[in-house]
Amino acid sequence: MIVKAKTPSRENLDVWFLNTLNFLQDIIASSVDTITVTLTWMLSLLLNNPGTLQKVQEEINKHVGKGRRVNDYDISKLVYLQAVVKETLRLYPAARLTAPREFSEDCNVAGYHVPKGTWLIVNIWKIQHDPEIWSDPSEFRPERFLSGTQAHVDVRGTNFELMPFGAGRRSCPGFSFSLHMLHIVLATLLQNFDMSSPEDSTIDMTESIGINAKASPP
Ligand code: HEM
Repeated sequence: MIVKAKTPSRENLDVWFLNTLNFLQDIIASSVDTITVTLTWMLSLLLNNPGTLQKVQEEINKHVGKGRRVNDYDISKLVYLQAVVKETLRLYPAARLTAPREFSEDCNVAGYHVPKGTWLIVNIWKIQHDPEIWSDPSEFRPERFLSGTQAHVDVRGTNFELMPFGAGRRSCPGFSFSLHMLHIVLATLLQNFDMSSPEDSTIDMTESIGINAKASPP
């Protein structure tokens, strides 16, 4: 559709077409995999933690009920569900690393001299599993976001201990859409379905190797 609507002059077609194609490819690659991967981890975590699953369903029942479909306005009341989304993004950030950055000038970071031209890649996964920041970092504990010192920690790039979407000017432009989708899809699924794994077996949470944190194929 975009190609038809804005066809440029013949001499610019190649560059223009390739740019458009690459842009669309970027958007599709960065959006489809990330949200589906996160939803898969979230459902797997809940199936392996039936107590938590039940608590989220009870919260939806209490604030929304069964008489109508859960909607965007309900999400602010579903604080436990929000904590489940945060904890999933902490344990399984869909992108484990940020994109590379190059220092444009000499800098001093926490006492370390960083010369101009140095490349920096932030290891999001590592920070979000750091035992000096998170108690029992490998445990799925949404409650950590409900009370105590980490209750205020947010995923939007203002708290550097939790930044599944990166931080700063080049952080993920899809974060708002992603958070919206993760909350509403999870709430809708849990409002309408009772879920369990086949024969109540434990889901294998082994992670695959790569930039995107996917589950290892069975
Ligand atoms: C759970 C969902 C998602 C997660 C966890 C996620 C995470 C990230 C992270 C960590 C980065 C690198 C940020 C940095 O380098 O500081 C990024 C970049 C990006 N994301 Fe997402 N993302 C998600 C969904 C999406 C969606 C839905 C879209 C598009 C609709 C999208 C589009 C992009 C683009 C275009 C970039 C590159 C930005 C740039 O380099 O300026 N992402 N994302």
